[in-house]
Amino acid sequence: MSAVLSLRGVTKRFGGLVAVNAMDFDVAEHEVLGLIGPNGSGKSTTLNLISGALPVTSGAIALRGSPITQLPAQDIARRGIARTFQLVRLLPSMSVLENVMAGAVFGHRRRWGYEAEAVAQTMLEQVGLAGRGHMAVGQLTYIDTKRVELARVLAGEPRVVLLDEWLAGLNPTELEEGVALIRALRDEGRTIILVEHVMDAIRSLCDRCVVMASGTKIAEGTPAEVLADPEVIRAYLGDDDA
Ligand SMILES: Nc1ncnc2c1ncn2[C@@H]1O[C@H](COP(=O)(O)OP(=O)(O)OP(=O)(O)O)[C@@H](O)[C@H]1O
Repeated sequence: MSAVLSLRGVTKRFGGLVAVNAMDFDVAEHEVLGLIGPNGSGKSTTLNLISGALPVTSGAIALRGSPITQLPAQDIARRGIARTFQLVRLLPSMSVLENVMAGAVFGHRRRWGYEAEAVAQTMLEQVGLAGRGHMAVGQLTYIDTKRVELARVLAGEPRVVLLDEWLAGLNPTELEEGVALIRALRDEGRTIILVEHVMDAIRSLCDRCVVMASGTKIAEGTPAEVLADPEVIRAYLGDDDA
């Protein structure tokens, strides 16, 4: 497997708490990797370490073999790792189109002006928001703000997409639309790390899963393999002492 992204011994401490403990995993080109685990197991922190939102305490992260550990977040974005956030982050004073153009301007490919606008329009179409670029982000429904955030990420033409609970908070109809959207990205051959609690989505979207509990990797394999693993089941049931 030629790794696009690799983590080796990646550890994050918050004071006395080891939130991420010696994580090792690789993500291959065109792979959808699910990073799963119970609440508080260190998934978002791991994404924050990969995207440079938080500094790593120890260990190494590489993008196509080049170290990115300790680089500032904007440099990591420039190199091609883009992410969504658990709480959608858009610029409220800017239109839908301008928010997506910001992704093109500050992303991996750095497009400007007309080119940035053209990429942004294409991505708005891809996420199902064609013709809504002029709207204020405050006018959008919740799922549409999520679509805008996804379009912004894609507009940067990233090599790796990090989705932090992108499906959280959607109603059942929206969830179907959201899963279809991520499946379309998967079918395009994008490389994705998906932090997610929705098990049906994990089963249908992920090639492989890494399971975390209390900051540590406890299992790795196909969704079917890891979800049948007794240690994973124990971790989800909160029965760590069993
Ligand atoms: N900035 C921070 N300062 C101190 N502790 C933190 C910080 N961020 C996260 N933690 C702690 O690190 C641990 C891992 O949290 P994290 O948010 O990464 O888990 P998670 O698996 O993403 O959880 P969830 O599924 O609930 O989002 C938790 O104990 C959390 O309280």
